[in-house]
Parts: sequence; C-alpha cells; structure tokens
Amino acid sequence: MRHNFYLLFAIFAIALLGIVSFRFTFTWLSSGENDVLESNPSVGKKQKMNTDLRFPEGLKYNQPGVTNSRSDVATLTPWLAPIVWEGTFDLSVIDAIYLQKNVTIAATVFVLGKYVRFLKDFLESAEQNFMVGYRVHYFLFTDRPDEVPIVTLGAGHQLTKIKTASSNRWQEITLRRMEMIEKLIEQQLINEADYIFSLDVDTKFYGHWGAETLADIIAVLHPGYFGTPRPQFPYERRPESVAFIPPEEGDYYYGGAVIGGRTDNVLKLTKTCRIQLDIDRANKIEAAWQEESHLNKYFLYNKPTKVLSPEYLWQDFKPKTSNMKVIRFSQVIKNYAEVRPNP
Ligand SMILES: CC(=O)N[C@H]1[C@@H](OP(=O)(O)OP(=O)(O)OC[C@H]2O[C@@H](n3ccc(=O)[nH]c3=O)[C@H](O)[C@@H]2O)O[C@H](CO)[C@H](O)[C@@H]1O
Ligand SMILES: [Mn+2]
Repeated sequence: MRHNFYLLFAIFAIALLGIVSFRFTFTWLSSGENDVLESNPSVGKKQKMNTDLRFPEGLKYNQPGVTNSRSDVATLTPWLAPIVWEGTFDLSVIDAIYLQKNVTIAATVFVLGKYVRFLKDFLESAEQNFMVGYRVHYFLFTDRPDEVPIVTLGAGHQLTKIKTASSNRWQEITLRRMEMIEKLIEQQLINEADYIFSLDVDTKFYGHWGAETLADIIAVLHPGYFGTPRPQFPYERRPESVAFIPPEEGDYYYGGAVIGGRTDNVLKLTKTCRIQLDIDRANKIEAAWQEESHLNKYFLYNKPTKVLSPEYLWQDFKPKTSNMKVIRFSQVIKNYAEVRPNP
C-alpha cells in the first residue's frame, strides 16, 4: 500500500517536470531576436512534409528515354546525385509531383548598404521566373528597409523585411549570412518552410527556376570553374584554416551565391559553417573566399544530393558556351569599388 503511494507520487512529479520543461523550450523558441518589420502569418505552422513522389492518375507525358538526353555534359555526380541541366527533366512531371505537395519555399536575400540598388531587378525577375505557382516567402535582411522597392508579388508569395545591421567590411557581410540564416531557421522557419534558398542579390533571373531544383541539400556549380582541374580550384589552401582542402581533394567548385535544400538540412549546413567560421576567427584567419570556402569544405564531406548546373548561376560578363541551352540566374556586372564598403 505504502509502496503504491510512493510510486504514484513519483509518476506525478515526473509528469509535472515534463510539462514545465516543455513550456520552457516553447517560450524560448518563440522569442525571436530578429526585428521583424513586416510579417504575414498566412504561412502558418507546417506539418512534416511527405517525401513520397506521389503522382496524379491519368496525366499524359512523354515516355522517358533510354539513352542519356545530354551527351555534352555530365548529368550525374560520382555519388549519383543529378546535375540539373536543361533537357534532363520534364517539367510537367516535376510539377505534377511537387504542386500537390503544397510546399512552402523560403528565400533569404541580404540587401546591405549600396546593394539595395540590385533589389528591384532581382525581385521583379524572381517574380517572373522563380518558383512561380509555389508558395514563396522572401526574407530580406536589410539595413535600408525604407528603400526596399514596392514589387507586386504573385499569388502565394510574400515578403518579410528583417532589420539587420550592415558592416564596414564586405567580407563580414557575406560570411555572416551563415549565422543569420541559421538563426532564422531555428527561430522560425523550421516550423514554417519545407525548403529554403539563400540567393545573392546582385543577380537577375533570365529563365525558369522551379521545383526541379528541390532536394534534401543542393549546391551550384560556379560558372568560373566548370571543368577546371581540381588543384586550381580557389579552395582555401592554408592548413591553418578549417576550410583547408588539399590539392588532391575536391569534386567541384561550388558558388556561394546559391545554397538550398530542406530546411533542416540547410540548418545543419549553416550551423556547421558558422561554427567553422568562428574557429577561424578565433585563430585570426579568414578563408580565401569567406563562407564560400567553408561551404566547399562542407560539401566535400557532406555531398549535395542535387547539383545545379551553371544555368543556375551564370555571370553576365561571360559569353554563353554551347552547353548552356538557357541562362536562368546570373550575376550582374557591378563596379566593386563603387558598391562595396571596402576594397
Ligand atoms: C557568384 C558567387 O558565388 N558569388 C560569391 C562570391 O563573390 P561575390 O562577388 O558574388 O560577392 P558579393 O559582393 O555579391 O556578396 C555576396 C552577397 O552579400 C550581400 N552583400 C555583400 C556586400 C555588401 O556590401 N552588401 C550586401 O548586401 C549581397 O546579398 C551579395 O549578393 O564570394 C562571396 C564570398 O566572398 C560569396 O560567397 C558570393 O556568394
Ligand atoms: Mn554576388
């Protein structure tokens, strides 16, 4: 009898402790540090996404071929991740699968200092080409919220400005994106978005960019080093930096202008890169290409599950090569000395 009483008491105490600690985590998570200026709660809380590739009945589309649709470029990595090129996918098949999932895609864009001048073209061209027909939530990290242009957003698209301090070093601005994206995901997006992309703002969309780019974790091939021998990749080569990659290692050189994937996978990526950037900072070393160097190190040991071809990251000054059937997203020409806060 006495034993039963103690047992009951113990169960009651444990349950109480459980409730208290749950409430504590909940309040801690919901108290965001970011100064959100504009928000539209329509996105709401997410259910866990079903990853099955469900396909609607009765839809007609071309029979898949049995030979490679592109003979001029590699369309698979050695670990069998697709490399996305025009001609390798059937958009009607992709959309039939992904539209019915009703996915929400977050896009983070940093707009600090004079880079605000690139935003109008970026947003207007994004609205024409980026994830049209899908739910998109742009997050603009900016020190100039009043200079954000008014751009009419398509159905299901919304925009939130997050007041963010700038820096007097461009290197600091680009590399701190990792920790800001990490925080935004932890505090908000983990429950709201299925996928997230981080995109450079000094860019323009010229062609379709849709659900063919969705995957667990994606990287983009930097257009400047496509086909370059690996010892000549501009990886960090000093062993003192965590981003160090020896000359005989590395698959591709990935661009820092595009990161993407499932929200939890991108959280892992940004957290790891942020921690490694912190270690370098404590050791007073900054990698050759800031967070891009750390990103390349990350992808060496955590392979991307989908790789985007340079169609998804071109440079306006580069003449189009014959394997480029379409340019979808491209860096505009900029006067570095004029737009950046430091040389
Ligand atoms: C094509 C490509 O892969 N570009 C990468 C490359 O140089 P980039 O020359 O493309 O770097 P960048 O000057 O465009 O800076 C990257 C981004 O940071 C933001 N920004 C930067 C400076 C500033 O004053 N205000 C501001 O808002 C803005 O969103 C910009 O698009 O290397 C950088 C790291 O060193 C980043 O990894 C870039 O993504
Ligand atoms: Mn850029």
